[in-house]
Amino acid sequence: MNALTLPDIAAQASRQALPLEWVGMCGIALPVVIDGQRTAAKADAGVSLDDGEARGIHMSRLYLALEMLEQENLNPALLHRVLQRFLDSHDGLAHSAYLRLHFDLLLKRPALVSPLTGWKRYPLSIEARLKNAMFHVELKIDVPYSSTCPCSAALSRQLIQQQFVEDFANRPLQHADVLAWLGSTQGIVATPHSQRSTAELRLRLDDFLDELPLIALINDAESALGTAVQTAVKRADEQAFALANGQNLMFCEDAARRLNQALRRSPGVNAFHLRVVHAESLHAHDAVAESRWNWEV
Ligand SMILES: Nc1nc2c(ncn2[C@@H]2O[C@H](COP(=O)(O)OP(=O)(O)OP(=O)(O)O)[C@@H](O)[C@H]2O)c(=O)[nH]1
Repeated sequence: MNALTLPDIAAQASRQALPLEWVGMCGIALPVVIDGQRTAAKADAGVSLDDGEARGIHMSRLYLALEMLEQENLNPALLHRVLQRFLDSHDGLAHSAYLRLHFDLLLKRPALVSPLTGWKRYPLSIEARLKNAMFHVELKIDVPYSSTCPCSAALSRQLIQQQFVEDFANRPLQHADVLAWLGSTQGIVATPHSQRSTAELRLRLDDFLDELPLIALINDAESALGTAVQTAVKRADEQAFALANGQNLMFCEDAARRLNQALRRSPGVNAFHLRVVHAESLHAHDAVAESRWNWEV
């Protein structure tokens, strides 16, 4: 049997003539190149099936077009070319092409004080679409950070004051005694709760960017939030982290507002929808805030 005799079901007429919005493959294993580094990604590749009479699309043509992503640094022009190939290979069948790439971006991060460094993982998806000759790219990046509850900090300070009044009642204040008390567990009778938190950023990019500003956007978000989670940590780093958190108390509303302000200024961002999730240690549920800018659904 040769290829000419193989049955081609996709080329048959559909029994039920109906166009479909998205047809393709999800979860394709694929190496992509980010800043010169090969990174394991998963791809979802699809097109619209606008010809309602056609039975199916040609999955292999989408799959083979993805090879273009293996060698070249991932950038908007490359994504555009891949999507154009999806459409060219489905001439008369499809008018819209879609590609989603999911991968973890690993960035090497320095410790706060010591000379150590370590890797930090940022889950990332890039969604590109080509529709009516219009090309759009959207990023979804999860940025982990630490947040300390300002209310809990105030309540703790009040308890520390009460303990001070109790322990030093009817006693002349001696500098050495106060210093020793401050260094004791009595001195910090209560601690505020803090939590590992996540900023889930969905960002629509300018259509004519040369590069995907992945690292710049993560850095912008982390500096707006102030207390990024750490990698390698010695005690000196942990102490600096405790100080940074004490000086950076925030509710989820504060985090969302700060990110909103920072991302509006980030080059290349046209619109965003952000969601911050504070995985509270106070409760078994999360505190969540969302904010949008220029975001039309
Ligand atoms: N359209 C479609 N194809 C599927 C599906 N599941 C598996 N396939 C298979 O995907 C394979 C590749 O399809 P095509 O790209 O049309 O393969 P082909 O006809 O050899 O390639 P061309 O000559 O380029 O059209 C076929 O063997 C299909 O049967 C499905 O749900 N829909």
